[in-house]
Amino acid sequence: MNALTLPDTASAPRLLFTDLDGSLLDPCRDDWRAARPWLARLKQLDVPVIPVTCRTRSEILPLRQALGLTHTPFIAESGALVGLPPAWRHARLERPGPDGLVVRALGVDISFIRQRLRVWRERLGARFTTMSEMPLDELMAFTGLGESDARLARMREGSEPLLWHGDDRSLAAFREGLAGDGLCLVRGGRFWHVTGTSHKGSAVSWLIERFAALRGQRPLTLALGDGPNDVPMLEAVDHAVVIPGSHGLEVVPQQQRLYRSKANGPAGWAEGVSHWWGRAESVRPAAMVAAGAS
Ligand SMILES: O=C(O)[C@@H](COP(=O)(O)O)O[C@H]1O[C@H](CO)[C@@H](O)[C@H](O)[C@H]1O
Repeated sequence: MNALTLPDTASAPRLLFTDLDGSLLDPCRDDWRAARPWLARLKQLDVPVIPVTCRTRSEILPLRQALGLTHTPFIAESGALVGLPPAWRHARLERPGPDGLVVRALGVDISFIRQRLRVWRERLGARFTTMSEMPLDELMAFTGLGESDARLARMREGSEPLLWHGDDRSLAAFREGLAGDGLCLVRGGRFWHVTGTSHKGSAVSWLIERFAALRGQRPLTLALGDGPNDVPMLEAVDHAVVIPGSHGLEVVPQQQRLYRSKANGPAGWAEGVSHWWGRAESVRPAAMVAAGAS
């Protein structure tokens, strides 16, 4: 739940957390033209724009290059993974891998999720198709992804998207079974996602704590999303924006400082950032010194 009192809005450093599909990105394709002026402004002001998505690490890496967000963290697979650039690391504790990246797993391993899915399919006769079981051409047709992007989407590490074919009652039994394993079932724009107990909200809170620990100052935070799985993220921040989705699902966060944009996709994203941070001259830089604290 968001704090009742805000950090000093005039002097606090700021962090922006954003869902991708249907929020910063157009719901049908990777297009963010309407958000570009704000992205450029936030970059100029050193305000980190942090993607928070169901997409995989493999999907995000090229996208954050294209978005110009290589110096900011990212949250992948519904909160299962957090990617940390140098300034966000504890220098002595977190050594980067060969690709220069530190990726912390906050959730559970994909092999455990897949093993439990096999068990529940057998025990309950649960009727679902996981993304990894979908033939590539079907996945491409269903999502609109090209072949190479569809392959990147299947490189799961800590969450499994699936299509549910059963009724609501069997879905409830399936959810209950997963909960007994310490797993969650959350609704994305197109898929259901099976994850560990880490979700978009807990991963956002983890990053806010990390920022405060390294900087010694609590940031002022804004999050934007369009789906039910964004709710915990929208509740974990100081200001939130719900962007209307094309999925028709309810998105009702317990958040006092909530704005619902009229436009959808990146235009709604820009509208939401303007609503809360429109007086851009008041936005304080949140730049972190490289190499982090030890
Ligand atoms: O469930 C979904 O609709 C999407 C997007 O979810 P979010 O907007 O990040 O909550 O996530 C899945 O499907 C995408 C393709 O449409 C894949 O790129 C993602 O890897 C997958 O998690």
